[in-house]
Amino acid sequence: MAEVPQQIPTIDISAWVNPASSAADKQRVVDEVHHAATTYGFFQCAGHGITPETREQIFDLSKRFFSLPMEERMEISVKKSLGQSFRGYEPPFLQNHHKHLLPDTKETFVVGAEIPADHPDAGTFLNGPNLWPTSIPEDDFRKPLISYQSQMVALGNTLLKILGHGLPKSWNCSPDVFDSLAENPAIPMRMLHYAAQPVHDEKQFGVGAHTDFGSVTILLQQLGTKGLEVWYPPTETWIPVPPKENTFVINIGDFVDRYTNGYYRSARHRVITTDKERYSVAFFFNGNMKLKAPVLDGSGGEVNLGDHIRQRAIATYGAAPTLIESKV
Ligand SMILES: O=C(O)CCC(=O)C(=O)O
Ligand SMILES: [Fe+2]
Repeated sequence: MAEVPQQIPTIDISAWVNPASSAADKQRVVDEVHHAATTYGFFQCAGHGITPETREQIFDLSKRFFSLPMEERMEISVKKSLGQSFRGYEPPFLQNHHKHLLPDTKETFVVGAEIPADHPDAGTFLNGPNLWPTSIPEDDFRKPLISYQSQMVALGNTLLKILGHGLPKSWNCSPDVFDSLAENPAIPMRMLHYAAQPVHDEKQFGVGAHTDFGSVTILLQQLGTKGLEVWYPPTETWIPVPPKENTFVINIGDFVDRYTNGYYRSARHRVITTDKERYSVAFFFNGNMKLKAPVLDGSGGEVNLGDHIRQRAIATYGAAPTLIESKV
């Protein structure tokens, strides 16, 4: 039996980002990310260039949002978002990953790419205008969140480039193969709040075990909290993924898993409840929803990102009584 890992790797990607780095240093980043993505599907990413002040600011905004009165949050409920755009506030107990579990305790504020209501795609799946709380001035909330979103898009692009360079040479694909996936990407960012659960219920999770639907997820965790765990099949154990100063948790989503025929792993993970409240921000770099492409290892078959994400959303929200059946 393989040894039980105590943690997932931490990888400093600064050598990749820095134009003055040597080819060998860049290759080391590619090799480390390759190892993490093929082994765990997860790693802690340092050297990403996003400042500690920005990270702090995002948590301040999140706390401010989730402290608004419930009526005000419900004024911008996802139910009120245009068509199937899925923007705005989702109250707790809405998403359910397994029939035998209770729905997730998390509450969420979802921000996506800013797509105006008169855009031809507005109202289609994941496309449309964001909903913003009216009581917080735009300069204090919308603007810093959109600035963070653009930093996340840049980091997502960087990660896809590194992953592209790590694909097996025998596949004969360009290291830029993920460029078309990164074009005009769907980028739902979920600000998450988990209320403290002083009484443990084994059927209750912050987020039940699941894999992420899209390409790459960039997760910001609040320091001093715990809850996130990733499944490691060789030892059949859950590895805790605690928050680490100045790092983001990066994980591979289903789409990159399917696109690479399982080479890069989309690993199951979950958030357990604790007696302390917790904030996190998950940025889902889903990718180009119009992408249809042959599987990269040449084994045949085609992937279709839009179809895949739509099906996963129906599967996990469908059990919730309201919202999604009518929307997806
Ligand atoms: O809050 C977290 O740590 C992870 C959340 C998560 O896995 C998700 O929203 O998909
Ligand atoms: Fe997740």
